[in-house]
Amino acid sequence: MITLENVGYSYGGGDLLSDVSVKLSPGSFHFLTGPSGSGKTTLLKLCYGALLPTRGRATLFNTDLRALDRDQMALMRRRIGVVHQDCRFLDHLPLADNIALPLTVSGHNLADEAGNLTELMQWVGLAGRFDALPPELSGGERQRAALARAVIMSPDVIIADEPTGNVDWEMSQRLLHLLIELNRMGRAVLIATHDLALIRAAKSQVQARVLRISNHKLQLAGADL
Ligand SMILES: Nc1ncnc2c1ncn2[C@@H]1O[C@H](COP(=O)(O)OP(=O)(O)OP(=O)(O)O)[C@@H](O)[C@H]1O
Repeated sequence: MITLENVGYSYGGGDLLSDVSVKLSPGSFHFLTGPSGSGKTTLLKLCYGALLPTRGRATLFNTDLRALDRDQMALMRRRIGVVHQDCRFLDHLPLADNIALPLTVSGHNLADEAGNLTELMQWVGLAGRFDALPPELSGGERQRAALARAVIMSPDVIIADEPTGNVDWEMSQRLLHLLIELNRMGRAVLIATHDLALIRAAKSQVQARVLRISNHKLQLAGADL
């Protein structure tokens, strides 16, 4: 569904990423790890089309990223749910409206989607928080709300940047469980994380490949992880 072939990326200085190849197939589960500043967020952005490769080829759903115009790109992006590192909510909007924002933006009638929204908020354990404003939420609630918003359009691929940052172990296990559930429904999942304990916990539950950025290159991590 998403393929990077021999991709390189530079923000203008030297190469941040070089000769990166990766393929996210339906039902696949990948972790992406590497030191701070090694380019994990950048690689995720290349995967969801927020950045164009400096070299090489990025293909989303069989279409070369460079061949897409803005409208086509917007359609492709609906098939990818992204959980951003900083969650990014609109602070003046109640939580349910924040989670439903991708539906609103794409022209859905919210009244028709009320059942789905309720179900989704129950699934992430936020059923009682419909009217809460984002600044009132705990770190774990924010992370779960960000996940709910990422999946509300039923995307084929879920890309999450440090989805368990700033939460305790129990909450990170809960978030991991939700991501594994989505994967078992056939979604491709790609998670960037520093948390090696999380990766180990996941590997006992799901067949996950662990990719590591090291010296600008992407490598398959050893079985020791
Ligand atoms: N828009 C930008 N313009 C210029 N440099 C950038 C930009 N975004 C990121 N960088 C630089 O690229 C490098 C990699 O950043 P990136 O966020 O991809 O790393 P990361 O591995 O996700 O880091 P972390 O684990 O700390 O979140 C960093 O040195 C960062 O300062």
